[in-house]
Amino acid sequence: MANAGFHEYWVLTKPRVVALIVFTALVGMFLAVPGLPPLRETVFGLLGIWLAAASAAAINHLIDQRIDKVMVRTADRPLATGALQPAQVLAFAVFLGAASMTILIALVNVVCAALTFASLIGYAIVYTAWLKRATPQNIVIGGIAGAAPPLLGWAAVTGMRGEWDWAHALLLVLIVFVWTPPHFWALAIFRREDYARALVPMLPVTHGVEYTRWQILLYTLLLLIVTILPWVAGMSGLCYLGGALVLGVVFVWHAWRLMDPPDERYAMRVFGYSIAYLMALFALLLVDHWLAPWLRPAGVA
Ligand code: HEM
Ligand SMILES: CC(C)=CCC/C(C)=C/CC/C(C)=C/COP(=O)(O)OP(=O)(O)O
Repeated sequence: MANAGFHEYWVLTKPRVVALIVFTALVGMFLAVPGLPPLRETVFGLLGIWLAAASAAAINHLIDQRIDKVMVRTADRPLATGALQPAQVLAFAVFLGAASMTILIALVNVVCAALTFASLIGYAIVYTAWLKRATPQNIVIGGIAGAAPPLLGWAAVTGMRGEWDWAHALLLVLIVFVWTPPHFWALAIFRREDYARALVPMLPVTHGVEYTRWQILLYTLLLLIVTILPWVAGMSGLCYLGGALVLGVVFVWHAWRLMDPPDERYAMRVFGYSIAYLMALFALLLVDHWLAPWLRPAGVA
C-alpha cells in the first residue's frame, strides 16, 4: 500500500467521465424549469450526483480488479498496481455513497436520492458485477445508469411533482442511452485484444469487428433521429436543432468511415469524437434554452 495519496483516490472516481455525467445532470436541471433553477437544489443536487457517480466508479475499480490487471489500458490503476488495498477502496466508496445520500436526502429531495441510488447500484453492481461479464449487450443495458443523470438533475429541482413535463427529461436520457453504444464500441474495437485476454464478452470479441462497426453505424443513425425529438416535443428550438443535426451528421460520417477505416487508430478518433459530441450537444441544449428563446415556438417555456 505504498505511496497512496490524493491522486490514487482521485483516479478511483473516474474524474473526467464523472465530470461529463454531472454536466448532463446540470443541463437536466436548467431545462426542467423556466428561468434559473433553485440554487440550493442545484448546488447540492450536483454535489450529491457527483459523489454518487464517484462512489459507483470506485466500486467498479474494486469489482474489476482482476480484469483491470490483465488489460493494458487499465493495468496502472491503483488497485491493479497495489498502490491501494481493496479495504481502502471499499471504505472510500462507502464514504462517498453515504455522503451523497445524506446530502440528497437532507438538502435536495428523496425522489432524486432514490433515483441516484438506483443509478449507483445499476452501474456499480448490475453492470459491473453481472452484465459486463454476462452478455455483449452489457453496455446497452448498463447504459441506462450512465444515461440517468439528466433525469436525476430534473428530479433534483422539480421533485418530479405536478406536471407531466418530466417526460421531457426522458428524452435527454434516451439521447445518452442511444449515444452509449457507439461511444463505447468504438473504444472496444481498438481495445478488443484487452477484452479477449480478460475474458470480457464485449461485442467486438464475441461478434467480430465488422459486426460491431455495423452496430455503431446503426446507433449513430438512430441517435441522429432521437436528437431531433427535443425540438419535435417543443423542448428546444431551432438553434439546438441546427447544431444537433450538424453534430449528428458528422458522427454518422465518422461511423461510415469506420466501416473501412484509413488506419487501426481510426476507431479511437470516433471514440474521441463521441465525447466531444455529447459535450457539445448538451451545451447546445443549454445555450438554446437560455440564449435563443425567440427561436422557440410561442408559448413553450
Ligand atoms: C455503460 C456505459 C459506458 C461505458 C461502458 C463507457 C466506457 C468508457 C470507457 C471504457 C472509457 C475509457 C476510460 C479510460 O480509458 O479510462 C470511457 C471514457 C469516457 N467516457 Fe464513457 N462509458 C459509458 C458511459 C459514459 C457516459 C454516460 C458518459 C458521460 C455522460 C461517459 C463519458 C466518458 C468520457 C468523458 C470519457 C473520457 C475519459 C478520459 O478521457 O479520461 N461515458 N468510457
Ligand atoms: C450515480 C450515477 C449517476 C452513476 C453513474 C455511473 C457511472 C460512473 C457511469 C460511467 C460509465 C462508465 C465509465 C463505464 C465504463 O465502465 P467499464 O468498467 O466498462 O470501463 P473501465 O474498463 O474503464 O473500468
